Amino acid sequence: MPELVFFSGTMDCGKSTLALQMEHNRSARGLTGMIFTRDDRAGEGKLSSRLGLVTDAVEVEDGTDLYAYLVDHLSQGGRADYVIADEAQFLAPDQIDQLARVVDDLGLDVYAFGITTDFRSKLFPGSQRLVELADRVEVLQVEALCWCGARATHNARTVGGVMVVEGAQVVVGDVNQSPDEVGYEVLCRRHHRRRTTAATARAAALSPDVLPVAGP
Ligand SMILES: Nc1ncnc2c1ncn2[C@@H]1O[C@H](COP(=O)(O)OP(=O)(O)O)[C@@H](O)[C@H]1O
Ligand SMILES: Cc1cn([C@H]2C[C@H](O)[C@@H](COP(=O)(O)O)O2)c(=O)[nH]c1=O
Repeated sequence: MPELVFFSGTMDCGKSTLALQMEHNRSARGLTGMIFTRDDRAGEGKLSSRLGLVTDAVEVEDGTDLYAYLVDHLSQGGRADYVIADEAQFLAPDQIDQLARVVDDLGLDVYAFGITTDFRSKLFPGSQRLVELADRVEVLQVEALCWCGARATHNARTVGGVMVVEGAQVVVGDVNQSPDEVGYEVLCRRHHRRRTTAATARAAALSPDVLPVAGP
């Protein structure tokens, strides 16, 4: 039976790498995938991994009907044995419904990859719809770690290394950005709630006010 599977996790946990591995292994067995993405850091029409792997993809835009796109592709003699949708958090809920229709009416497996919650720990609309409709939600095994060593479960947005909680939900970016850029950092829930990033933790630890030992 074909399935809609949502592979999820924090930023930087290996989602795009897994998508590329799945395409590679299926291609080795003669299977052709239809790959959708939106706002990949590598640019329009690309699915990329921090490992340096990249492949061409169909760039999804506002209003793209993913079901109709596939029907047109197949009707014109194109091939699609399965579907990959990366950066699925950026898809609209209606587009997730279209992916579910691809599974139910076209009989294709659809593998969606994306983060679940934004920098304020709120669900992206697309991710929420995937949780509502997916046959399976798989949390990736490779664990991104908080600066404290705990498993990272949440995504923080940072400016100058300091966590921010105001701003647009969608800001394309990466982890380990230079201090003068808007960046992201994965944190455990405890430190996300406390808004304590690696930089602010380090600053606090160096402060004479909190050193555990008495001064000179
Ligand atoms: N130089 C490296 N050597 C080994 N693994 C790396 C390296 N750089 C990145 N990675 C792995 O790639 C993962 C991020 O992969 P990626 O697919 O880009 O994540 P996501 O799509 O979830 O943001 C990291 O968690 C890490 O395991
Ligand atoms: C938390 C958060 C992230 N984003 C953006 C930042 C990246 O461009 C992608 C996630 O990519 P990854 O391959 O999982 O690293 O999402 C955003 O726009 N808003 C957010 O709140």
